[in-house]
Amino acid sequence: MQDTLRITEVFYSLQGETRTAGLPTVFVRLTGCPLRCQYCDSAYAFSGGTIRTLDDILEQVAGFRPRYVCVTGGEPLAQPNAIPLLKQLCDAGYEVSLETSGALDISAVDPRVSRVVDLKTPDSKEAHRNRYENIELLTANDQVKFVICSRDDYDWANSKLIQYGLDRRAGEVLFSPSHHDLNARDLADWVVADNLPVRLQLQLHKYLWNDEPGR
Ligand SMILES: C[S@@+](CC[C@H](N)C(=O)[O-])C[C@H]1O[C@@H](n2cnc3c(N)ncnc32)[C@H](O)[C@@H]1O
Ligand SMILES: Nc1nc2[nH]cc(C(=O)O)c2c(=O)[nH]1
Ligand code: SF4
Ligand SMILES: [Mg+2]
Repeated sequence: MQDTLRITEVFYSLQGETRTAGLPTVFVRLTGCPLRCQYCDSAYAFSGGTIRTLDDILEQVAGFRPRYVCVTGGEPLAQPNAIPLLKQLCDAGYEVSLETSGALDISAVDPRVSRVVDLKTPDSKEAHRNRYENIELLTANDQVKFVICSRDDYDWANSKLIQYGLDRRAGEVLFSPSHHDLNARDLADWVVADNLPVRLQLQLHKYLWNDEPGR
């Protein structure tokens, strides 16, 4: 029996988020997530999907001849075979990122992968799932992200930034407005007013293609 993963979609687009925003990237979206963030824009990946072998996924990725590959979901780390997939993508020579909720242990992820770890805010309704042990594992190759829904979420994110010195632990600290919940301009104004060492992140793909799956 070959190693398999349940996959919602594999597509080639411009990376809409994180430090590689704007760069052509292959996305591998794994099916299923143990969380239910209030704002989730990828709920279509909670169920369904297709069981595929790692070899089959790697072959499809190679067909796009990408430099960047992003493994997302759903929650990738909820499937044990996400770990070998990430390693094999690195071995194939791609620059690999992983989007993860921050609720699961990130320690087994290949160190060549840039781990994009969300800290779920109170307004996500999943903040109780945050696995704070992950913070000690972060390196300059990793990114920490807060999806912010309100001024209260912003103040909470700012307090975590200070409490854990996140800007010194991770290569990037990203503050992203929750699409539909918070005006990007308000968040931009708060970041400037408070002189925070964080990068405002807008979801480029939503400006370009609205909320279409597969873009
Ligand atoms: C759909 S999740 C999949 C990966 C993983 N489950 C996670 O939460 O990081 C990918 C990224 O999209 C973000 N996201 C989801 N819905 C969003 C929204 N409405 N506005 C902004 N970012 C959102 C998540 O916080 C996460 O950083
Ligand atoms: N273009 C594009 N960039 C993305 N970056 C992260 C995404 C995600 O859904 O995790 C995503 C996505 O769905 N589309
Ligand atoms: S953890 Fe990620 S995929 Fe799961 S509900 Fe939250 S944003 Fe959506
Ligand atoms: Mg998305």
